Amino acid sequence: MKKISIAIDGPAAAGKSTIAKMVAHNLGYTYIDTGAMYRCVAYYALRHNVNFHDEEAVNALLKDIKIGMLPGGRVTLNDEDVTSSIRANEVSMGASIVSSYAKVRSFLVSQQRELAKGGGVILDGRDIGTVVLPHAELKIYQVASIECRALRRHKENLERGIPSDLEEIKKEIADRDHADMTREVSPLKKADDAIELDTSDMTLDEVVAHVMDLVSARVA
Ligand SMILES: Nc1ncnc2c1ncn2[C@@H]1O[C@H](COP(=O)(O)OP(=O)(O)OP(=O)(O)O)[C@@H](O)[C@H]1O
Ligand SMILES: Nc1ccn([C@@H]2O[C@H](COP(=O)(O)O)[C@@H](O)[C@H]2O)c(=O)n1
Repeated sequence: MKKISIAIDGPAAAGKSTIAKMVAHNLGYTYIDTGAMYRCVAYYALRHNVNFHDEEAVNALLKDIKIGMLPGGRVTLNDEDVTSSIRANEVSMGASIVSSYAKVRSFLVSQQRELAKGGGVILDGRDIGTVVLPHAELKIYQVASIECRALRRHKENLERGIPSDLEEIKKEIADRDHADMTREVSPLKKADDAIELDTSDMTLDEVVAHVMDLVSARVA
């Protein structure tokens, strides 16, 4: 069967990575979490006491950063497994800041294109359909209401035993969305040819089934 490239973009906590992983598993495709790559840059800056807001200093770190996207979703930074550490809240906010720097973006976008070459891939992020893979055969812009996204993340935190405050989560998500949508370089927006999918009232299985139908229509 023909192997296509799938781009999933959308705001924070819209369910992009959960759906991308499930669909990739069903199809036997490679899943690439591009947000994890921006998180790696932020995490490296944090570890080296570099202020996220100091663009020159963050850019200067890039030559020392080697990111590994391993099968199964594990992420390495200079050969150290950072899969869990990059999920910390301060890293999320840092990623949102360093992702506005043009040099950081071009450093990561070229790696993402390299990983995606050959097809049979699903990438999720903020600029996949608009910048990274403008010729992807299927583009999805996945959204859900802010209340729904905050509640899902809150539930996820509680299930993982992470202290969680619903109002704080809502604010963090809204702040990140605002920064991602208003930055000058590659802002988050729906690609003209993307299909918007509002998952507010859909279960995970319903979303996966819908995306699988969209894939089937393209590989037939
Ligand atoms: N349709 C859905 N129904 C119920 N829960 C969902 C649905 N979609 C996603 N979730 C849950 O919402 C939470 C956030 O999803 P996920 O981490 O995949 O979002 P994301 O868009 O990748 O977030 P981010 O951009 O912040 O990394 C997860 O706990 C996931 O299981
Ligand atoms: N293609 C992308 C992916 C992510 N970002 C930025 O990274 C932050 C963290 O991403 P998550 O998907 O892991 O939440 C996100 O808030 C964006 O600022 C990006 O710019 N482009």
